Amino acid sequence: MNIIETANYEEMSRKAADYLVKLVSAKKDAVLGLATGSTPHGLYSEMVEDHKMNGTSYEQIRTVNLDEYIGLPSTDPNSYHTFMRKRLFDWIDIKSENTHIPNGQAGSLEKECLRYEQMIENLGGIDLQVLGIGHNGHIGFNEPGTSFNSSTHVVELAESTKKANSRFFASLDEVPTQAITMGIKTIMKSKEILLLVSGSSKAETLQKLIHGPFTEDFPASILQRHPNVTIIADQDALSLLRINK
Ligand SMILES: N[C@@H]1[C@@H](O)[C@H](O)[C@@H](COP(=O)(O)O)O[C@@H]1O
Repeated sequence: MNIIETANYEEMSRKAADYLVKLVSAKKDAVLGLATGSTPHGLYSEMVEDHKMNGTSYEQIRTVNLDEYIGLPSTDPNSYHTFMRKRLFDWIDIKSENTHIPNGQAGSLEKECLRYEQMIENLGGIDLQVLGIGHNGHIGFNEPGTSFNSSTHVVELAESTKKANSRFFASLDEVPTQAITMGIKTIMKSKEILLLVSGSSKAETLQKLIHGPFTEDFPASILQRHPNVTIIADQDALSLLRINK
């Protein structure tokens, strides 16, 4: 794993944006795997800023998102569809037909999972997958105990995840209990992974990811086995690790 330490959240976001912009400029039709949560907010703002200032084009870029809540209409302010539009897609020249997010309102969720997995394959796979991480080591919405062999599937959200994400909703009761997420195997098929981690509350999680046991009880430990992972993390997140600068 390649670890890049930054002074703070802002620098992490800038470095991550530089990373993505470099890829997008080199491969005009790249397939980007995108993430939600608070961690990539700064990354998306920086990409929008770069698009405005430097004209980086996303005209032929395709995107696939990790996950979506089940039961929220795509127009709901808390859906990941809305998140992506508001934070990124509305501000760059990407074509909406090239952006893909699981449909959490599909009539048959089982068929939707199969469709999503096949769609990623039809695009030729993911060139670079951006990831955040949950405190319990979840990636996408793959909670502890998820099979490392999983493809896109429906999950029951862990109580701790619902609590953590309730900050975006009016109350805990409004947080959906289920989601569709790319599986661990789906994520691992990405040619490259860029993991962003910020803040002291994630220090223990990051320490476990790097030095902890390889176990389905800690989904992110799978990244120890991916051949091309870059972690951009701030000092606070790296505070329990000693790395050579
Ligand atoms: N499904 C998302 C994950 O993709 C994200 O990594 C995680 C951490 O979120 P945050 O970045 O807000 O800490 O939250 C959600 O559960």
